[in-house]
Formats: sequence, C-alpha cells, structure tokens
Amino acid sequence: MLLQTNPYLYQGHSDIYSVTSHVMLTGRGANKFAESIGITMVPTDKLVTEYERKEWEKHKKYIAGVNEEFNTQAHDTVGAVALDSAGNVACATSTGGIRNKMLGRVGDSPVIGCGGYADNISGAVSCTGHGESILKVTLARLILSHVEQGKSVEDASQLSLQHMGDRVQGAGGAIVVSPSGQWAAAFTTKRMAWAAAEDDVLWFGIDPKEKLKEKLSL
Ligand SMILES: NC(=O)C[C@H](N)C(=O)O
Repeated sequence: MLLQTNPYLYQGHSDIYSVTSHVMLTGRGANKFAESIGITMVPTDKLVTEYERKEWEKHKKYIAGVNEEFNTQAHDTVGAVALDSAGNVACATSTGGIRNKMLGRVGDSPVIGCGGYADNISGAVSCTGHGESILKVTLARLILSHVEQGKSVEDASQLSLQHMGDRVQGAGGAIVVSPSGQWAAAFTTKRMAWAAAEDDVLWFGIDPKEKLKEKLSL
C-alpha cells in the first residue's frame, strides 16, 4: 500500500535491481514505480482516521506546536532492527510523519542515515522523534559512527540523542543492534514504547529506565 505523494524508499525491494540503480524515488516517480510493480494504490483520505482528523483540527498551528510536542510526547513511528544468524543486520522505519506539515515536507524516516541505517560492519538503527532535528544531525549514522569508534550501542545512542538535544533542541529515540548482538533502546522524549527479543527472553519498556523481561515460550 502506498500513500500517494509520499516519498517511497524502495531500497531492498527485490524488483529494484532489475529496474534501476537508484536507491530513492519520491512523488510522481515513486507512484509510477509502485504501480508498475503491482503495489495497491489507495486514495489518501482512506488513510485518515476519525481520531487523526480531530487531532488535526486541534493542532492547526504548525510552528507553535510541533517541536514542543516532540520534546514531550511519544509518537506513532514504528521502527525495527534485526540481526540474523549469519550476522546480517537490517532496519525498517515507518511513520505517519507529523501533523499539519507543509505540502512537500520530507521527514527523517525515509532518508538514509537519518531515520534509519544498516551496515553489517557496525549495526542497524531505527529512529523516531522530531524529524527536522533528526535530519539536521543525521541521527542514525551519527549513532553508528560512535559505535565504529568503539562506543557501546547504549553509549552511542545516549551520546547522539544528547547531542541532538544540545545542538538543535530536538528530542527523539532510537533502537540499535550491533552485528555481535548488543542492542539498545534509548530516548530523550518522555516515553518510548520498545521491545527486544533475545534468545528466549522478551525485554520491554515504555518509561525512562524501565526494563522489564518475560520468558518467551518458543
Ligand atoms: N513520529 C515520528 O517519529 C515522526 C517522524 N520522525 C517525523 O518527523 O516525520
């Protein structure tokens, strides 16, 4: 399913290599490509829920609202990072973006190195939070640069989120996994719902410093 006019990142799609060596398409070109590989097109209004329509009515002032909101609240981005038994890492980031954005706004989520990054040398990251801030500091790549310089995934995430707060006053969160299986879920927003499956244990949390665990029945 493709939201019309949304940027469509198709890196990793199995059909891409037979079509082009580009890694990102947007707008009309993305729609044409999606159609050509059989992705179902739906009208934009079919993706608008009643709840979101009401929230949009409430938050019509973009400039005043958006940064503060991201600095305090959790949002709707869904991210995943994974490591397989052969040592391959992967990331995925999907978002509804932000409310009341300008036509043409591109957030961090589809931009490589910002909303996500994966490299078998250093690991995989998926980010959430204030997109403009994440773009300015290239958050996903920044975290992995710290990992490449010897920091643990936990320290690398904390340092990078701290840097984003200091330099551009933006809040956010990240999940990270390294090729050796170290992982972290870090955030500077008030809350971030996260979970991690490691062997037969499920780790999860939502508030700062919360780290609960449950044995999985496999
Ligand atoms: N909920 C989010 O994380 C929003 C996303 N990062 C954006 O700014 O588009």
